[in-house]
Amino acid sequence: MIDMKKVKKTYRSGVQALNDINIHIGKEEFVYVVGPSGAGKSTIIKLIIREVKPTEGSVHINGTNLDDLRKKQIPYLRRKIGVVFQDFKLFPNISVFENIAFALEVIETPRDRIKPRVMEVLDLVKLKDKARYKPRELSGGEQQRVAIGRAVVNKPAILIADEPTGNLDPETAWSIMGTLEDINYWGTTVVMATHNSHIVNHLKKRVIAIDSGNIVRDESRGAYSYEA
Ligand SMILES: Nc1ncnc2c1ncn2[C@@H]1O[C@H](COP(=O)(O)OP(=O)(O)OP(=O)(O)O)[C@@H](O)[C@H]1O
Repeated sequence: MIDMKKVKKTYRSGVQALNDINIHIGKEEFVYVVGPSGAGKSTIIKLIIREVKPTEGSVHINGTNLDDLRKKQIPYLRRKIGVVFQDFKLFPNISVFENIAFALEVIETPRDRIKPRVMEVLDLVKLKDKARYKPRELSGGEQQRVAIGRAVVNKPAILIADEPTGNLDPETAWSIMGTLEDINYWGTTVVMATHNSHIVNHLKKRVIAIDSGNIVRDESRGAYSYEA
């Protein structure tokens, strides 16, 4: 599903963000990527969505070497990968329903299929009763659930979440984790970069720990740090 082999990434500034990264993530796994600020977590995510290319080594998604993709093929890759960010990135002036429907409209889903699928997703993210609300009328946790809904509406094989609970209070963060677990349960691979040690230590999953651009741990039911 996701394969990184001998990946090095040096940015143009000369910063070596990743040194020698080897990762295999299988279908339907749920993986936390943890590590201190600047360790290289976001760079790993950017490599998976082909926002950046490795300086050395290869990144394969479902057997496709991302280095071989032409620019115009990148949107097709991105359809297989939903992405959720810490700051939600919703369109402020349109409703919850429209925010989610938008992801289907851009890939030219037939009109009659959009409404039923959006309703299904609103049910999954528990926002059926807020379909007509604008993002500013929602709590942070609800806004994050809209962002997750938008990321999964076209049934991507992979969901990438970069610090999805970063702006949320602990209780709301747990409800977001419930939603991500449901999505994983229905067959989507989830990769989540996080600083939330409480969640990582209590909701046990595979943990890939990065430090200074190297993998320092990869454990199937790991903790946030050795001391935890
Ligand atoms: N576009 C860029 N140009 C130059 N250097 C960059 C760029 N993006 C990241 N870096 C550098 O690469 C290193 C790894 O950054 P990255 O964003 O991957 O870390 P991170 O683990 O996600 O950090 P955080 O937890 O703070 O988000 C850092 O030293 C950072 O300054």
